Amino acid sequence: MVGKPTLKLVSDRATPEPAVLPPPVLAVSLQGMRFDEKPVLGHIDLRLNSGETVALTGPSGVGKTTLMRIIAGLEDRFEGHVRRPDRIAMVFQEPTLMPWRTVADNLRIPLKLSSQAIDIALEEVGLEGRGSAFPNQLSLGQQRRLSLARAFAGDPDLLLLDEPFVSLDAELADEMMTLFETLRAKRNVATLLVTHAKSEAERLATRSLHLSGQPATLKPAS
Ligand SMILES: Nc1ncnc2c1ncn2[C@@H]1O[C@H](COP(=O)(O)OP(=O)(O)OP(=O)(O)O)[C@@H](O)[C@H]1O
Repeated sequence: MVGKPTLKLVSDRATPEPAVLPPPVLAVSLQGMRFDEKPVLGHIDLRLNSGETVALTGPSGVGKTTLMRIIAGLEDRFEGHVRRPDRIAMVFQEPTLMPWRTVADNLRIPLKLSSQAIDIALEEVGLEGRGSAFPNQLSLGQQRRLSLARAFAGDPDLLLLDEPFVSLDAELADEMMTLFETLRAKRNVATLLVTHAKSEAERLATRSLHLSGQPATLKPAS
């Protein structure tokens, strides 16, 4: 009895898998932004992928913080569209801690962390055993470390850093940057970092963008 012929597909070269890129963590498409009729931001397209750190530079007053606030969902006076992840953390120049709450509560209340997770977060930034202290009992450097701990402890997909290392002496700035690098290495977070310091951008960022003009637009930094 003759069996049914079988069809065998033979290929002499490996067929490449189609490249499927994951969607960006953040997609910003702005047509413009005005404050009281004054145009501040112009046409801006910005995409951030998981795991990359993008530095955002530009002269004072150009609109960097305004762009960060739009991205964070804190500003809605703009034309355009922002697709952002649910888990976003922000770190500002000054540590925004609740002074009337303990160190542990500063992590527990906004992030709803367990005691064990709080201990781990504090240990990561060298503040183990300081959970019952109040923020004003910490040094400035420790307060900044707590701010970074809080930002990372929520396991954000997007981290917005607005000049977090400014006005620190060189040694403390270096310590904070090293800490940031250590925390970042354990996660796949996308980071947008506003900075005036070229050395900071060169050290921490995978690429740099420059905001300039009036209304301001984005270009790759030279
Ligand atoms: N709430 C507001 N109402 C009106 N104008 C504002 C408001 N916030 C910012 N501006 C104006 O928008 C412009 C951009 O301000 P923004 O704080 O975004 O600049 P920046 O680039 O972050 O500056 P810097 O580097 O000095 O922090 C400035 O001219 C500022 O005066």
